[in-house]
Amino acid sequence: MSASLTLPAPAKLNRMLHIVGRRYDGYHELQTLFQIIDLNDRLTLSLREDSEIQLATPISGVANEDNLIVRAARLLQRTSGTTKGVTLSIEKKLPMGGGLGGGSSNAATVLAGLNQLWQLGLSCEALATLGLQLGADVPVFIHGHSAWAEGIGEKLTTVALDTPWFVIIHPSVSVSTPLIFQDPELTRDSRPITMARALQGGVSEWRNDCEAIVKKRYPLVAEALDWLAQYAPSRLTGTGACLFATFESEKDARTVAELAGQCWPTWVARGLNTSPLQDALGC
Ligand SMILES: C[C@@](CO)(OP(=O)(O)O)[C@H](O)COP(=O)(O)OP(=O)(O)OC[C@H]1O[C@@H](n2ccc(N)nc2=O)[C@H](O)[C@@H]1O
Ligand SMILES: Nc1ncnc2c1ncn2[C@@H]1O[C@H](COP(=O)(O)OP(=O)(O)O)[C@@H](O)[C@H]1O
Repeated sequence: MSASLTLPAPAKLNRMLHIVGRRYDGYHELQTLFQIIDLNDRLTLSLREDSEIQLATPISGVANEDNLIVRAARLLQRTSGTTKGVTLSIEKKLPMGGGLGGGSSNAATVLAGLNQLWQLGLSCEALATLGLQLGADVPVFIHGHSAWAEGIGEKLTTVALDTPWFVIIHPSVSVSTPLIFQDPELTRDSRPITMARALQGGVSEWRNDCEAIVKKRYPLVAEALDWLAQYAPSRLTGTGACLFATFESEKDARTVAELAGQCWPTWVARGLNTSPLQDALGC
């Protein structure tokens, strides 16, 4: 086996997101459709002779000890009892704290990649359960498919979604996930729906229960969303700040992206139903 692995860590969008309750520990019960998209960070994991865990490419603004890449590796080393080590490096493209799940995806790629590199033989369920300790979005990236998610995002059912083109923009503000979930005005009593009902809804009916609060607290998000919605159905992903508009054709997406790019960091991405991490490693 090769002593080094280079693997993608893709982003996700929440095509719809309902908040249906709040748990005793303060976490919120969600119903959401996660879609993996073809926008990736890339991680390289190289086996070491010693048992150190080293991050060769620190991320500006995130202390190495807090970095989900390092935390995932440490968690797996501790729970598996392995004496093997790793040097990790990342080519970071995904904006941080944007609702694209980049940090969680990095953690999932490290868990799945090290499971192989360290020859641990853990099941995907075991990796997803471990990952949940690092973030509510980690299990879907281990799962590796577009999914209907319930609970806090860990009860996953694979679904096949349409695979449109998205224009994704990042209004230049940072939205705090805990702050949005603490807001007294947040809708947290949406009526639970079935997965079949959610899938029937489609772009015209899908909504994100966090959107109203995020727009109210962050006027720059409201302004960017109003602008984007002129061109195509548009909404917030997760707790933001990223927004996405849905297009059937790549050409239309690129035309709008060119305009958006004059005001905000902008990406064009295609919806996927299987993650490139899943393609690379299987589950
Ligand atoms: C809401 C979602 C939807 O995808 O949005 P984004 O963070 O991607 O925007 C995620 O589930 C977020 O997942 P993640 O970012 O991993 O959240 P965590 O680190 O686990 O939690 C950050 C904080 O958000 C709150 N939180 C998070 C998830 C949840 N279901 N209920 C909550 O109340 C908690 O206060 C928690 O302390
Ligand atoms: N490897 C990492 N990549 C991105 N963010 C990280 C990482 N490690 C820790 N973080 C922290 O996690 C927070 C959430 O990151 P991210 O998952 O990218 O966003 P979101 O949860 O909004 O989709 C960031 O603001 C950052 O402080």
